[in-house]
Amino acid sequence: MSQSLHLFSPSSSGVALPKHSLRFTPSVSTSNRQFPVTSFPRRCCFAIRASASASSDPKVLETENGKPEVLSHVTAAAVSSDSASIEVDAVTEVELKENGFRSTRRTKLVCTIGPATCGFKQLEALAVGGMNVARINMCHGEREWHKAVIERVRRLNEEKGYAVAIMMDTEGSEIHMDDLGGAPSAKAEDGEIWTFTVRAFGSSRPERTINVNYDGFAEDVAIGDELLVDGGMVRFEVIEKIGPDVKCRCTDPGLLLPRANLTFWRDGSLVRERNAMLPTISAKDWLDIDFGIAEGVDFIAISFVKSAEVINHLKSYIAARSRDSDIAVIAKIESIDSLKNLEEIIQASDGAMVARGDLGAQIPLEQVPSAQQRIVQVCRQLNRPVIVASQLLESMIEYPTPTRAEVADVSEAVRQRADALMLSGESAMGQFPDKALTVLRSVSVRIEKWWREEKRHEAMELPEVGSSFSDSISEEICTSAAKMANNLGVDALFVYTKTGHMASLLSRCRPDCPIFAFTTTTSVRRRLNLQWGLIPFRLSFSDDMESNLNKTFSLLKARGMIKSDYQFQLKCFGHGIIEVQSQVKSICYYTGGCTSGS
Ligand SMILES: Nc1ncnc2c1ncn2[C@@H]1O[C@H](COP(=O)(O)OP(=O)(O)OP(=O)(O)O)[C@@H](O)[C@H]1O
Ligand SMILES: CC(=O)C(=O)O
Ligand SMILES: [K+]
Ligand SMILES: [Mg+2]
Repeated sequence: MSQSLHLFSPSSSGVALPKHSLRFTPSVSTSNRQFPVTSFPRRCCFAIRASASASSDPKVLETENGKPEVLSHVTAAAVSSDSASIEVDAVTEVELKENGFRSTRRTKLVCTIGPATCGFKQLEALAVGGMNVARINMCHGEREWHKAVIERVRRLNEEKGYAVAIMMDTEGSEIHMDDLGGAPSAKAEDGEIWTFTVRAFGSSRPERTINVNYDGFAEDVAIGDELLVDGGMVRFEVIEKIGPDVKCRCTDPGLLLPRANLTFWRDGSLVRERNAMLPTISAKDWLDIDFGIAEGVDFIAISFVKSAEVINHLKSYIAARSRDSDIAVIAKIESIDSLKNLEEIIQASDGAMVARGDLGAQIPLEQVPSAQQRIVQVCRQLNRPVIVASQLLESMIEYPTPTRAEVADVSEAVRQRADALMLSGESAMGQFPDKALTVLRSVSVRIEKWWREEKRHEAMELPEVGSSFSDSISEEICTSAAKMANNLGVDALFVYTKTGHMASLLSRCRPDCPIFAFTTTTSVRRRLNLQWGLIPFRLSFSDDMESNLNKTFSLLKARGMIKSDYQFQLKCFGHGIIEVQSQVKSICYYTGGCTSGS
């Protein structure tokens, strides 16, 4: 006999309960199928599931506010899905077979692709090494080059069974130097006088002259200002202005790299003159965004975001351009304004990046760690994935081992439980991209394990993120699922999710065990690759949760990813029912997708 815990929605009891109260009614049943599903309001139970039929009509769903919502990607998946198969990352599959559930890495890894890693074999090596997302930076290279990289990643996914997502990063309206006429770098020596100018030169550029991309440069700077290249890698002092030419003396010598970022400081603060009015998304960025939409990238990261408005604008642009695309917009937090408007920017975005490179050029360096901590925390609270980026392993651009300080920095980001870590120059143009990735991977796994063993989990307040009662139920179910999974020491959580929302709510709880996220579309599967602890699978599933579960288990067993003696103990069905089978020796916990299309 099994014991059931039935969780009723207030409306089924006929008694008006306060918004947050849920009624638990212990009951005894002999069958798993005893669900009072019909007593739930439609939107609260199995409202919507991906249809397995090959219909080409978009599914129109009824949502909370009664407005129809078209989920055409549901149909797209149904058309392409093979109902008998399950798709999982080739690396994960091997890892699960060899080491079991618990060993899987929870922190996701993003690699910037550049000349050192753009070939098929090099990309494959990164995928084998654990790259979850490939980032292309539109600051560098031609669109044709980026297109070729995207095609190679796609081919890799198709031919070798990976689900590497693609993130396109916009250039943004930053002030930067030119490409040094194709030279890999230029050396500025102490005391040398260099000219920064907007004047165009043909092939005959005078010595020690650098072009700047911002027309108002000479007007904005003042004599005595400090000019920082790449946030202080090289420093100059402005000594003279002659028309468009700004003459500067080098005060901190170093290597100037092509398109290096420029900021100028006065009396210890960043100068924000007319350049503060530059649009976040430049004319070139819009063309790059069109390119990204046409190529079907998974994420678009927006540089130098200042407000939520620009994110909303971009999201409606993407929606209008490609009705069924689900490109996620990542806000890069790398300016003073983005810190000021942090909460609303993150609320408007689908994720955020702590872009420490430029951030460290805009605020004093000693403020960057606390800014990072705050951004990671706000993202977790608002349920948005967050990437910690820049200089994690900077020395590995040149050396095969990291510094101890770099390992400590990576550890701290993992300990903060950021969703993802990112390599920049280390993978784009460094000498040891694979080794750098290995360091990220091994440090992540080690710190995650240590933190679990130490039971050091912070009790972070997770405020409600949804606005409807239905959303609240989803959140409560995921929070309880994670808590039960921890308390019972289960090996995995299973979640069936169409848009990825339920999976994200589970990920947000940062449970001890990995989360197997089953989703119907390959695009959602790729997108889930950015979120902490999720192991995304593509699987076509139906309205019948019990049969989905049986099917999943037999497919996973057949692939050797779970041992045949594993059984599931706890089941959480649909929106309202948690069923606990006390007699079954067990391993897994499962939570079903709940709200419409989530
Ligand atoms: N597509 C590319 N082609 C050539 N070099 C590249 C490319 N992408 C990156 N790089 C090199 O790798 C370095 C680091 O890359 P990354 O994209 O992280 O730059 P970043 O300056 O940190 O980012 P951002 O410009 O967004 O602030 C760049 O400075 C550049 O030298
Ligand atoms: C990644 C990036 O844009 C930065 O760190 O500035
Ligand atoms: K960029
Ligand atoms: Mg930047």
